[in-house]
Amino acid sequence: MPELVFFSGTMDCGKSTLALQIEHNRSARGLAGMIFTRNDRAGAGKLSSRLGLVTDAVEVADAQDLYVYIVDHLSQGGRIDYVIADEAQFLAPVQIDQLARVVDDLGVDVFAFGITTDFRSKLFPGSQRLVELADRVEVLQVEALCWCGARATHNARTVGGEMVVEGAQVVVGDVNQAAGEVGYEVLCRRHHRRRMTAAAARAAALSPDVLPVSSS
Ligand SMILES: Nc1ncnc2c1ncn2[C@@H]1O[C@H](COP(=O)(O)OP(=O)(O)O)[C@@H](O)[C@H]1O
Ligand SMILES: Cc1cn([C@H]2C[C@H](O)[C@@H](COP(=O)(O)O)O2)c(=O)[nH]c1=O
Repeated sequence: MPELVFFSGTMDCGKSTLALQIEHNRSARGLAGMIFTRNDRAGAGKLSSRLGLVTDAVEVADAQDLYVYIVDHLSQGGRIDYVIADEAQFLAPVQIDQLARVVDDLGVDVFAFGITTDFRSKLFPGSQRLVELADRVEVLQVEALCWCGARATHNARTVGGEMVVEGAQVVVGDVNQAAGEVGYEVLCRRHHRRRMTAAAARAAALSPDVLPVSSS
């Protein structure tokens, strides 16, 4: 039975790596995939992982109909055995509906990969639609960790290591950015709620306010 599967997690938990592995294993057995992406850090039309692997992909445009794109490809004699959609949080909800239609009407598996929530811990519209429509939502097994060692469940946006909570929902970026730049850091819920990034925790540990009080 073909499925729409949503592989979700925080940033930096291995989603794109898994997408590339699924692509590799299937294409190695002669299956043909259609790979979609949007706003990958490596540039337009790329699906990249931090492990250094990268493959070409179709860069999805704002109003592009993914169902029509696939039907056009098939009607021109192309073959598609499965679809991969990376950075799926950036797809519009209607495009997720089109992917569900690919599964139901064309009998093709669709594997979507993306972060569920943004830097304010609000659902991305595309991810919300995936949670609503997917046959399965899979949480990746390799845990990304908060600086405290707990499982990271939330994405923080940082400027100079400090967490910010205002701004546009979409700002392409990466974890481990140089000080001063806009970046991201994965945190557990407790530290996301307290806006306690690794840099903030280090600063607090060095502050005289938290040093033990002398008994003399
Ligand atoms: N130098 C490295 N050695 C081993 N694993 C690494 C290295 N750099 C990154 N990784 C792994 O890659 C993961 C990020 O993979 P990636 O597919 O880019 O994540 P995502 O798409 O979820 O943001 C990290 O969680 C880590 O497990
Ligand atoms: C939290 C958050 C992230 N983004 C961007 C930052 C990256 O470009 C991607 C996530 O990519 P990854 O492969 O999962 O690391 O999303 C954003 O635009 N807005 C956010 O709130």
